[in-house]
Amino acid sequence: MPPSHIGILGGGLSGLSAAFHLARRFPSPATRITLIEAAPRLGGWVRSERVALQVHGRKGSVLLEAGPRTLRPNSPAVLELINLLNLEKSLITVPRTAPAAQNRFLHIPGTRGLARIPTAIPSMITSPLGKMMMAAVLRDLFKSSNGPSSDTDESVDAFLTRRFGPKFAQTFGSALVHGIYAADSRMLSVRAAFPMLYDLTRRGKGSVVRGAIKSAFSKSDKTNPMKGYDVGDIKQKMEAVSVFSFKDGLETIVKEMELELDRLGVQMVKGDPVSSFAMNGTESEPSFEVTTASGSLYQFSHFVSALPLPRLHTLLETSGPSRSEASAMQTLDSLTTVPASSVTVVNLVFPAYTREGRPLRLHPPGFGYLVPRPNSGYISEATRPENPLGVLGTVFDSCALSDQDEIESPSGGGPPFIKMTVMIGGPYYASLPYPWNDNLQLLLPFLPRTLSTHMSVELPVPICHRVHHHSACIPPPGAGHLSRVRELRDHAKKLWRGRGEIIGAGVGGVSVGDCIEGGRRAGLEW
Ligand SMILES: C=Cc1c2[nH]c(c1C)Cc1[nH]c(c(CCC(=O)O)c1C)Cc1[nH]c(c(C)c1CCC(=O)O)Cc1[nH]c(c(C)c1C=C)C2
Repeated sequence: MPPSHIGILGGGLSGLSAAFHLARRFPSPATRITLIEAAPRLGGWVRSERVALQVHGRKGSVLLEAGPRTLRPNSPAVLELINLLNLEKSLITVPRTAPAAQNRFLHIPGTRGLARIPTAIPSMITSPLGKMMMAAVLRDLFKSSNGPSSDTDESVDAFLTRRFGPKFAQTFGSALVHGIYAADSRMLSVRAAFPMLYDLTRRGKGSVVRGAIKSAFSKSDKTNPMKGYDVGDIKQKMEAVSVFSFKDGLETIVKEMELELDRLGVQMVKGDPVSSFAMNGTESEPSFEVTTASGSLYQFSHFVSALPLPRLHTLLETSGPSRSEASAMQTLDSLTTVPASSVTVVNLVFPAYTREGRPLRLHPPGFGYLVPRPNSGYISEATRPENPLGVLGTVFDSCALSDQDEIESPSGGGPPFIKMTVMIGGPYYASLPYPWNDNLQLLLPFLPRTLSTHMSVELPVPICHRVHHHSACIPPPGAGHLSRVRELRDHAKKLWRGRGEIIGAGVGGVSVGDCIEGGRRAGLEW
């Protein structure tokens, strides 16, 4: 028998994806689906804004992203969604050969300017970063296995220090973790945050590099990851693509999913947070009663929680947990011990040309740069003169995504605007309440000096800016994450008789692809 009424709690990407796939699998009217979202809009922190601008008397517009901005073509669930929603025509792709794919930089705290991360042998031998990478690779290659027992879950920093040395772990490891989790590499589980790294070590009998060499020559790795996904011909189109987005930004996926859910008869409730949850009915035929802040009451035969884990925890706690719920809550508790990272995202736009038509060059062509953890750490402004604002990195958006922007009668073939996004906070916010938390605009006067130190250039006044603060937006996986997720899923299955599931970034991975994949898998056993 198909489920009679499915409730989806949370309308971020995971909840939307669950609603989309469940509505295709269990069509209306046999199954009703209701999605409940606390915010007045769907999509969580995926938010794209087109801003109209005038530059040197010409009208144009620029597309700015408040959250994630690009996708990688390695997620079959994302490619499938693009195919099913017919979004191919609005794709903007960045080839693997483009500077935005090839050139990545670090700004080493305490220095001036950017250092390119080497990708070719000559720069490995000559540049300081290259020498550090080379030494790290050789160290890992020739060092015998020195791992802890197999059930010990190491931090990313401990793992990289053990295999590649402390300097590499601090410089590259902390920067990588900033760029993905906006978190402290000393707090994250290597197995959960970078499962691939952990797998390579197992293959290489302790060495990542030996594991990578083995993998490259292994036949067993050549299975088709797209098998079972309805990707149409999108996969071929993505063959030489490094990253992609859409003409109107990543929110295109959200808006199109919303239209499709409406067409499929899914009821979408916005701006009305879930306020209580209770399981009732019989042992063999449970049902789930959900009330919202506005007082609406829903009875679901099945449900999917795509709520942030701390929110789910509070909901279960305030709804008076039974004994078995209490053990699920203990696991939820331990899954939320590493607090989710908060990030302030500042979009800055400059004209790409002077009034006289000369191109402005504010940064080298490339993806952008990351700032590793300073020697002085994240502790306080006074003790971290190397990075007083807590900048984690800056993305050179117009290098990859200038096709999103428009200008009337363009002069020359280059992008009309230089747009970049500065990412601030993460682990820096853990130690200090920032003076601009109440008024984000206060941050702006401090940025030009910081950015000119990073990029070694005086920045003109931006013609447009946006500041967004995302509180607790990325849940980083702490020590023991994977086993706790397994434990939580087992508890949930027993507790809710297989009719309630927990998905979302806190249990299934933080990338857009992970969220969409998690939603796709929801309710597969119903
Ligand atoms: C808005 C800030 C975000 C930071 N991390 C994430 C967001 C949305 C999440 C994230 N970023 C990346 C990944 C890996 C994606 C994958 O492997 O498929 C994830 C899960 C990589 C990444 N980092 C930056 C960009 C532009 C990307 C590509 C994906 C995207 O558009 O988000 C830059 C960057 N992100 C953050 C910082 C501090 C930063 C610095 C330059 C935090």
